[in-house]
Amino acid sequence: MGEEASCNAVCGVMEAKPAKENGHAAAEAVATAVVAVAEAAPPPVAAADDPRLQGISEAIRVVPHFPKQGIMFNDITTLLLRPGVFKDAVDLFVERYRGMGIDAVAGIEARGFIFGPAIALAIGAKFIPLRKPRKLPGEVISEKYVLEYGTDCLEMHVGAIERPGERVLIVDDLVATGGTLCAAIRLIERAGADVIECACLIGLPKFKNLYKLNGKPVYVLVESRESENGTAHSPIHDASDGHSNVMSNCGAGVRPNECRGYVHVTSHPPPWLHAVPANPVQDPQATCCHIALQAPQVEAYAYA
Ligand SMILES: O=P(O)(O)OC[C@H]1O[C@H](OP(=O)(O)OP(=O)(O)O)[C@H](O)[C@@H]1O
Ligand SMILES: Nc1ncnc2[nH]cnc12
Repeated sequence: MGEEASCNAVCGVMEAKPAKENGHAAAEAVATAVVAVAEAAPPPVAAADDPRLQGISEAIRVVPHFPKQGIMFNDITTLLLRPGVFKDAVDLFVERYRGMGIDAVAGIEARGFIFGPAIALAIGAKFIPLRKPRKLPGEVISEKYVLEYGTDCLEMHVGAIERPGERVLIVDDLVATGGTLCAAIRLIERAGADVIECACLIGLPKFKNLYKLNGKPVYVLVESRESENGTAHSPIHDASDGHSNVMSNCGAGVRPNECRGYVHVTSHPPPWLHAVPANPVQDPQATCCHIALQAPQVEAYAYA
């Protein structure tokens, strides 16, 4: 396991804040329990040597360039085809959260609905679906967030939290930027409950230093495999035409003629990627979007 695989401190941002430094993405398959904690949060016990983790890591398929160029998609449907491995994943969470006085498991649509209810039933907690917009029929509270490849919004029914101080575990399949989990944390806290921890099967190593989860620990079973054969992504674009190649990968609507600049998050930015003095996330008018190019060492945020 390389240095990148031992992500323990997750500090950084929400809402498309760029990282200071990203380093190279890990290319090896890694099976380890990773606990991502924000600053002062005490690290929960990790089960890094559990033999079930290797099977879980190997059962997750990595699909390059899905749903768009540059994204290495971690597909958990292949794990679901193997009931023993699926059960191992649920069991690992159940073993961790049983006896912790969890009142509710909040699962994030869609893939958090696959693991969350099984965990909730096993630990005797209620299940709260956090859904995408306009799916819940009752009164809702909403939180918008920025994804690795776009923007989205989560909603929760008013009344899902029934008393102040309920102890909530948030469950999803994967944490990448942490935007989704942070929106979920905000929803739960706005309803008056306490988020005890966030639990994900997979954490993307290339994002390990990019986010802060509002002081809440994140428990991750395995780091994502960046490619099937352990090699890096396909070569960098020929970026001789400057911004246009970058913008073609931009999923959040910052058009080239609107673009005021880029903030690179790489240690060795290509010359055409301009670092800018101002921090766009400190500008409330800025529209940020994350750009994942076809190389692990080149990432940036554009802002308009
Ligand atoms: O850490 P983040 O950058 O926020 O990304 C992680 C989120 O992205 C994926 O869901 P997606 O939004 O693709 O929705 P889906 O589960 O409905 O496919 C994944 O299941 C997480 O919920
Ligand atoms: N690389 C990835 N694979 C699967 N789901 C994701 N959600 C955000 N990034 C993802």
